[in-house]
Amino acid sequence: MGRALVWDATCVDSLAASHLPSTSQKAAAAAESAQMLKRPKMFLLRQAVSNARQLAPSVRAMSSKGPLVDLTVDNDGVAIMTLQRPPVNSLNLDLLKEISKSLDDVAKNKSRGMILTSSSPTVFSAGLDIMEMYKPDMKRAEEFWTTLQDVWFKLYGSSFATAAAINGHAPAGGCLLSMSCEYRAMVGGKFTIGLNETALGIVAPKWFMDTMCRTISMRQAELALTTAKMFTVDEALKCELIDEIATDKADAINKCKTFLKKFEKIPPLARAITKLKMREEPIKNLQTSRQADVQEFLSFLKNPKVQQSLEMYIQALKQKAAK
Ligand SMILES: CCCC/C=C\CC(=O)SCCNC(=O)CCNC(=O)[C@H](O)C(C)(C)COP(=O)(O)OP(=O)(O)OC[C@H]1O[C@@H](n2cnc3c(N)ncnc32)[C@H](O)[C@@H]1OP(=O)(O)O
Repeated sequence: MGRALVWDATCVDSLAASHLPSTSQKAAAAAESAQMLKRPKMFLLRQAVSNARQLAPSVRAMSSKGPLVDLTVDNDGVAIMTLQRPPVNSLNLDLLKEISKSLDDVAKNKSRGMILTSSSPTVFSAGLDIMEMYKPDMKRAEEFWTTLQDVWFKLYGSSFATAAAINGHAPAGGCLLSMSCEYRAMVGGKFTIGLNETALGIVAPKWFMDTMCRTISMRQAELALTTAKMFTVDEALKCELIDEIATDKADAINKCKTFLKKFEKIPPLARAITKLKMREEPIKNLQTSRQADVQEFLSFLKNPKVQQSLEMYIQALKQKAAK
């Protein structure tokens, strides 16, 4: 007897009234949306397979371990994803690709949850690598932005539970990564966190703004975005940009683990579907405007005023670093 080759297939009617607005804008939008809805089910199936295998608990490296991202699973089955691109974990195309792949690995490896952190003692992530935006090769810039979108879809819309152990500064893209997780514990001290794009003469895309508006109040977000506010750790706690202050990185990771433990008694499918329904709107918005968002980014980069602002910002950073 042969074995079934197709065991769970979904056919979407891309001309259905509910799909027409998205499919008329973007090819395969209906399929993408169906895939999104199917993730929780797959997540549960993977977990069942994982339990059946009864993997011996041990600290182990996953296959995707690479130089820019370290991915391990601890004894509790929690994946720890560590960004390690010195000096400041700025998100260039290579790092984004590795994060994207590592997120796929976490999903495949049925971990209980994932904690995002950094190998630097002072910087969680300096945000997007400005050199990817300054006088860029447009083809690479397009791939860069598409990969950033992918990372956000995978992190913000993950079926697995996520938390960020923010062990240093988290400006702009660094803040976005942490806000895309479900919980944030930040190490106290002189670190800052926030979306400071306007200070660079650039505008945070709508999905960055949406992510912030779903983390802190709309009022606080508008003030923070327009003034390029970088929150101190105490200020971030007060407006709930972070959930807890930690004494050091180990404490931040422990606090994230305590958060993830809350889900031990919650049926995983119910948790995952609830999360995805809560996050559905901004995800759908970017899915339907994905191409336009790429084009907007590219036209920003072509704007001489933006390039001038970036040049001045790079010079200021270099002067500060040289001191
Ligand atoms: C339409 C476009 C939308 C774009 C959306 C998002 C935009 C972004 O994410 S833009 C990135 C915004 N990020 C920042 O503004 C952070 C800038 N960096 C800092 O403030 C500090 O570096 C930081 C507080 C993170 C760490 O401070 P230090 O530990 O003191 O390090 P240095 O400042 O000395 O930096 C060391 C080294 O790294 C270079 N650097 C820093 N940040 C970036 C970056 N984002 N991209 C590229 N390179 C960066 C810095 O210039 C130094 O380089 P060298 O002089 O060559 O050593």
